[in-house]
Amino acid sequence: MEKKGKTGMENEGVIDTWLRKHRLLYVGATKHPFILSISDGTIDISSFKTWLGQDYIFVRAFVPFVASLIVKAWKESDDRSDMEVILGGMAALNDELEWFKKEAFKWGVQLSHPLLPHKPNQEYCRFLESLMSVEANYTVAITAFWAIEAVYQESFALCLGDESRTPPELKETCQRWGSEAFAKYCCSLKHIANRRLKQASDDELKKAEVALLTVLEHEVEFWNMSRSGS
Ligand SMILES: Cc1ncc(CO)c(N)n1
Repeated sequence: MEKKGKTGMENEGVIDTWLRKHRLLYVGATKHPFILSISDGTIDISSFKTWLGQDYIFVRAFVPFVASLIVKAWKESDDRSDMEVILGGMAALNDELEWFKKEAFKWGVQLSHPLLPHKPNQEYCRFLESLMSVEANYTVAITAFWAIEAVYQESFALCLGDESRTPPELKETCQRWGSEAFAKYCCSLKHIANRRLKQASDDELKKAEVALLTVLEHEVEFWNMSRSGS
């Protein structure tokens, strides 16, 4: 048994502290009406198709972001396993891009020309780019990375719960991010982020918290965009 003090929170990581502090925004990103409409079966398929096309664009921008994290982990990390965890994520993205193409074909969504990113997507991709620069801090970037993956994990896991009425044709999508395997991967990322945050300077901590909030805001906007189709 771990020794715990009066509050029982002495072993809590920085991330959980932040999630408690920003609970409303976190819930807004992980239980968004778009996701709730999948899990209660009322989703409008045109919203799903908008999401699919836009997320394909996002994931293409996510690849160089993850590549930049591999470089940062290789250069800066005090733990060799960081790079292996991130590399595993990168390998999954390779499959994911193929999955998007297959899924888009199934739904009749055109992924090539003239598919353009909507404004919230453009802004999210621009934020990713700011974290890709050589000057961007590893701790800040890995915190953002965890948040990006965790929002999808928590959101889609909700659509697989016993109470959910997710349409059968959307189950495979929910399984991609809602699976146990993806949850475990997110847990590994959270571990890395918490370990770095424990040793971070005040300035890094401040920047990482802002990055976490920025991800949550972009995720809410991304779901809004998918729902409204613009
Ligand atoms: C917008 C968005 N956030 C997170 C993920 C998770 O990879 C994704 N595919 N798209």
